[in-house]
Amino acid sequence: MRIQIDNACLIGGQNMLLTFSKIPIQTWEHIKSPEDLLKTASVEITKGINGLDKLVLRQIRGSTVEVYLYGAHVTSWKNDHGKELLFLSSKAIFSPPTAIRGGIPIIFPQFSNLGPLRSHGFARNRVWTMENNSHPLQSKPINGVFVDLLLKPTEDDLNIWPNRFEYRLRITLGLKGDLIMTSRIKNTNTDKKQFNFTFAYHNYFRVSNISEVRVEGLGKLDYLDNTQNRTRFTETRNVITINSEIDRIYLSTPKKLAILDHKKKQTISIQKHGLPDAVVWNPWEERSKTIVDLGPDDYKSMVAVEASAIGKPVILNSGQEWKAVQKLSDVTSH
Ligand SMILES: O=P(O)(O)OC[C@H]1O[C@H](O)[C@H](O)[C@@H](O)[C@@H]1O
Repeated sequence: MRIQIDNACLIGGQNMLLTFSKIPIQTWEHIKSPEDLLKTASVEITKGINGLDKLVLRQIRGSTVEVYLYGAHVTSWKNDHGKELLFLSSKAIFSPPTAIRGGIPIIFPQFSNLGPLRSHGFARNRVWTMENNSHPLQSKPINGVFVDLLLKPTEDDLNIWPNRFEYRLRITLGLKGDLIMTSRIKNTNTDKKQFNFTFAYHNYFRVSNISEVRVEGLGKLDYLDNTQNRTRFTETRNVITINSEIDRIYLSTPKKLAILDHKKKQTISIQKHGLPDAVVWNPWEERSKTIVDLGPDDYKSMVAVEASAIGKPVILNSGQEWKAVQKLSDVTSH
């Protein structure tokens, strides 16, 4: 089914719940030919690999985002030219309860093994629901097409992590192809119990070759080295280049980071709010061999730069809500 609403368009089954944004009138300036009229901003609900529910967001200039309800997992982000900006493993397993290798896993309520849960918590292993009429955000995405997803704990989840929460994730594809992810996590414990958690948007970026990559914004900062029992060091370089295994949690990082790919002549920026830390991870050759869903050469074409809150766990009182935003932009001059 295809529903036309103003000049935003929704495509999908009859009883589905979808949120949508209206495209304000000024976007008509981008319509220069009859073909452009067919390019409407849209959200499509469809089936992905292994029949898993998948959403496709499309913008009028051609950018797209694909999201699996399993994990609220963004698996693809393409710019206006159709170029893929995220890495997805050639061996990714699209079969619950295995998390999808690549794209943007949501790491909640526990980063790595920093707590009693399985590594990286359970949000990436749960099927999220789509939400209609979600709580209004303070600022509406301008010209963006978006979906609102929701995760609440099941009784099984409460057995392993005894805290009630409502996790609302808005995924927005901006007019210029920016990918904006807004997380709002509310403590809904009824017994006034506070909880704490660690969090990451585990962004896997696609790169031409890892040896071409520079990560900017982390120079001279302190980091915890995950390969050395999280010993604290201070980065000596201004710009991070990678030529062996790296697995670090950089602490108190700036609000803006950049990933430069010299060969692709591509720059991706990460702007983040409420996310002080940044993980940089590449398993390199040896460690890759221990990861079943990563191809032997995949490490060459990926770098994970993760906007996160790890160094100081987030503490939420009952009734309180935490908000964290990341905006990914392809700022390459095309
Ligand atoms: O294999 P996963 O559980 O998906 O974790 C993949 C990687 O995620 C993060 O980047 C951690 O810092 C790494 O230590 C971990 O190896």
